Amino acid sequence: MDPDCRLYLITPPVLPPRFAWQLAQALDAGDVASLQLRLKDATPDEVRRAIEELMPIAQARDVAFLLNDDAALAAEMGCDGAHLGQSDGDHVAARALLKDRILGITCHGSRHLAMRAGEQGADYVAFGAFFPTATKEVSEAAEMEVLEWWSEVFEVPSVAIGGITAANCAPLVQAGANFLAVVGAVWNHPEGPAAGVKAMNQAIAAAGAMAAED
Ligand SMILES: Cc1ncc(COP(=O)(O)OP(=O)(O)O)c(N)n1
Ligand SMILES: Cc1nc(C(=O)O)sc1CCOP(=O)(O)O
Ligand SMILES: [Mg+2]
Repeated sequence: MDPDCRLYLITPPVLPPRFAWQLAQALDAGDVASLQLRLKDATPDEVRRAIEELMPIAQARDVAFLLNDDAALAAEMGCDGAHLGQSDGDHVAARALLKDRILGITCHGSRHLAMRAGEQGADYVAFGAFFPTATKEVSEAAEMEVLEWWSEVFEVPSVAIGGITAANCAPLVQAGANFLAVVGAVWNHPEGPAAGVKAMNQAIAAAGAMAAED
């Protein structure tokens, strides 16, 4: 088992007022490996403005800034990488466009999609949804076993996503997920995003310590 696991934060689908301030508070509260800007209903201009405002906040804290859905814009704007789903264009072309920037690919619960993503040069493969989520309508589910299998066979890191909280994340860490991607567990935390980041990091550390003992 691999106890090394870090938090991967995704923005809310619609940014609330004063989001930049909230983001800084969240990123200052504990370890966050990556931030993905995921604005599903924004215009291209709104996405560009959000990148200009939020990317410096992440990069100043050594948090990789990834853009959802659009590898060309990610490369053009100097983002650290892009996350692409199975319907977000040609992954091979995106790999070439992004050069040494990060490319993450959604693989749902599929071993086949994950192996193909690895061949296409993905820097990480994302599996999900592991739990019910209110953030997005998901039609595909993933089982814990895919994380175990992937971490035993391949070097490419895995990301787990979908309904992950501090209360339910331990089995994912113990199954070998390298990153846990969350929206609601941080932005909808009852005590605020900083408390959400702290709770996730505490839960990841506790699960990692248990995995290391096994
Ligand atoms: C880390 C991570 N994993 C999976 C997804 C989902 O991507 P996709 O299937 O393209 O769906 P949308 O996010 O575009 O709705 C993700 N964004 N990030
Ligand atoms: C953006 C996204 N993609 C998923 C997938 O299964 O591919 S689940 C999901 C939503 C993640 O938000 P939360 O942490 O609030 O459940
Ligand atoms: Mg997508």
